[in-house]
Amino acid sequence: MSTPNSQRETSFFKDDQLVQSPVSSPSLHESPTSSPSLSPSFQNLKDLNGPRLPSQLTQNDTDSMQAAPSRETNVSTKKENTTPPRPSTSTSPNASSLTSSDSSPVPFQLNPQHKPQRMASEGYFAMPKQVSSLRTEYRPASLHHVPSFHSPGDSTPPSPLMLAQSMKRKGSTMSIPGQTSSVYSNPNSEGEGAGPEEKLVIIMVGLPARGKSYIVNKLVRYYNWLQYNCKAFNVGNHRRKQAFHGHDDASFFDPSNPETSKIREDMAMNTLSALLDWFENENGVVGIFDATNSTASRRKAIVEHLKNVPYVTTLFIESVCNDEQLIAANMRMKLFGPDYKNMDPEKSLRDFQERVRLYEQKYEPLGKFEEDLNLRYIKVIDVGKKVVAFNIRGFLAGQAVFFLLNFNLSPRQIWVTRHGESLDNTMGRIGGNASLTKLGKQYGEDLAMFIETKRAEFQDRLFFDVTRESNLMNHGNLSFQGKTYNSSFNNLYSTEHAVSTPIELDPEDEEKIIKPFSVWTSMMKRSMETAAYFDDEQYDIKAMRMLNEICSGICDQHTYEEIKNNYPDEYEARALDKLNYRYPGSGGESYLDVIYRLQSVIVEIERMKHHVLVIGHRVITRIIIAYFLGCRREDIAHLNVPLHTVYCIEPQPYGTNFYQYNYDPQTRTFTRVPFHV
Ligand SMILES: Nc1ncnc2c1ncn2[C@@H]1O[C@H](COP(=O)(O)OP(=O)(O)OP(=O)(O)O)[C@@H](O)[C@H]1O
Ligand SMILES: O=P(O)(O)OC[C@H]1O[C@](O)(CO)[C@@H](O)[C@@H]1O
Repeated sequence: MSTPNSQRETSFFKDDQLVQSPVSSPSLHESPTSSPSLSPSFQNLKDLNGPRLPSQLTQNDTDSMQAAPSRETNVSTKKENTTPPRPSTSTSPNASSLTSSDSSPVPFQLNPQHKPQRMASEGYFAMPKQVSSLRTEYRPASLHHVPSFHSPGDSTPPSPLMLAQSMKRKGSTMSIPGQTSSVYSNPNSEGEGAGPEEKLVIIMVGLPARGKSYIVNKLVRYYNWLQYNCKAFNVGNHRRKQAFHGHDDASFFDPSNPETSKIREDMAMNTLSALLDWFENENGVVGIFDATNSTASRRKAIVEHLKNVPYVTTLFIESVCNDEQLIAANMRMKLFGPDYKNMDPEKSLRDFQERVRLYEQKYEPLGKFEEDLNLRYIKVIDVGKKVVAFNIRGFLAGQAVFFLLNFNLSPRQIWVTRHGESLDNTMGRIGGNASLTKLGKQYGEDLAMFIETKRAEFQDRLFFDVTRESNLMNHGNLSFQGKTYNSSFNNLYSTEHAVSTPIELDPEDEEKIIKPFSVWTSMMKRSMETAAYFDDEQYDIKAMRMLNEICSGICDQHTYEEIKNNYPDEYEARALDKLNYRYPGSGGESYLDVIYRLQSVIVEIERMKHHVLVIGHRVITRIIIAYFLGCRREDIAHLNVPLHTVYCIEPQPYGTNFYQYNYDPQTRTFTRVPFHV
């Protein structure tokens, strides 16, 4: 193993060259423990001893909290007679705990004397009932969170007139990550006097099998991770629920059939209405209308349907694919989808090809119609090899462009782990910049060997995936990069001594198999020391400040017990809303602050086509895994991510595979365990 590398903060991004993504054919080797298409519920992962959230409080607790004023304004609410929820205790060995040592779960208790104080320095925001007076920056997710601009202590709600007047007075500012001032900043504002936070309707456009739903699923995950309430409304799902004879074959999509065309138009508009209802009833912020929307007349009807809806802006996203090989691969994927499940594959493929042909007859790409109406749109061509953006305005629409410039389909592995055990971990102290213990160093050394092994295994899988279609179907052994493979593909083995035929691959195929491997650490000793055992000839090792652990401000280097005793208000305030709670003191952060600090890391991981290992911290690991899991907001800060555990994330054409490996310091081995999806 190499000697520890000298680490220095490096510039994070290389020049972003948009390159065509290689064709990805699903790798059907190692079966994941998770359903690749479903974001896991991860109830098992939840921090069972963690802070009790409002949603976890018992009726009795909630009743006692009802004692607070009926409508939370922005003044501190003395929790009169609040009987704190009973500490949750758990004997489950897997239950994570609030101690940082992760060795012995400590039941979490709210301090009964706590009376959270409103912090003068923070903005005043209407808050959900239980967290009304937390020290926090709260970013309303929808119109329903309105600012209250009257003096502290005034518990009467603002009148509509007051509200309207106060809004006129307030200039609109971009709702940018980590913003701490404006409540109703309008993410799509284009100047003074904009209304309250606007909503964005994203309308997908594209022929079947162009990746629309794939893009939609990634955008939904990305916006929700950024804490913008986002949901997809797929017309195909709506249709399948109403399929008259269980299945709609290609004729249903014939544009020359007036009856089925009417049915399809009605279904599309009904789905769009469901999206608007969601805006209204569930505080939606970004609604994605997922359909082919393949004609200007359809898109005109959509614009008409939306034009009288207040505060709604639109963004069309078209996925165009000229790569015949990718289209053919996509069509093959469709045979596993809901339209053709358990049906004859050959017949299904022909039917789907006929459906595409019927759509192609009338297909009108985004262009003059939308530009004449000044409608915002993005064209994604060949998975981002080329992107055309027209009249993009507003923060939320800009986020879509930023994301769509940076995703790809290339099979690779994303590894995430915390640093090895540090001296502070052994003492239960948070934050700090301690070095590793002997055990922590051992973990780092063994981690390097484990990743090396998994890297080689994945390369073997890629070799078979990439060469499966080529001339390798002859019988005999093959040698590639010094390894010999059994070309029968029925099992994955390589032997140094078998007689083999050297195989030469073209550079494009070779690039798909031999992938670089990045190792990213924070600038904290415990993280960089864990990476010290990776060979910097074989791994691109980078240290970056944005991966630093959450800053706990005045609580830095404290144990949770000391925080509970020295800062009981803070302790309870954080327990009630770890996501939004920001530690007081210089540099103090909330989970939300760290989410926005990690935004560019997430987008870079999405952009990369090669492997990466992030050696982070507890909060960093939670937030990265939460992104790929598509976690619910209230769960992000409670994922159970103990020390000496490695997570592997493999993006798939439909969904994501997750693997988990636990380290055994006695045997110095890593064992794959169920990811608890
Ligand atoms: N930008 C893209 N261009 C082409 N193919 C893509 C793109 N993004 C993802 N894909 C691939 O397209 C395949 C099919 O994607 P998806 O099901 O989302 O198509 P679709 O356009 O929604 O089809 P349909 O309209 O029939 O629902 C996915 O398996 C994915 O690997
Ligand atoms: O958000 P939680 O559950 O307090 O965990 C974050 C803490 O975990 C640690 O990384 C390990 O103790 C601390 O440095 C950090 O403050």
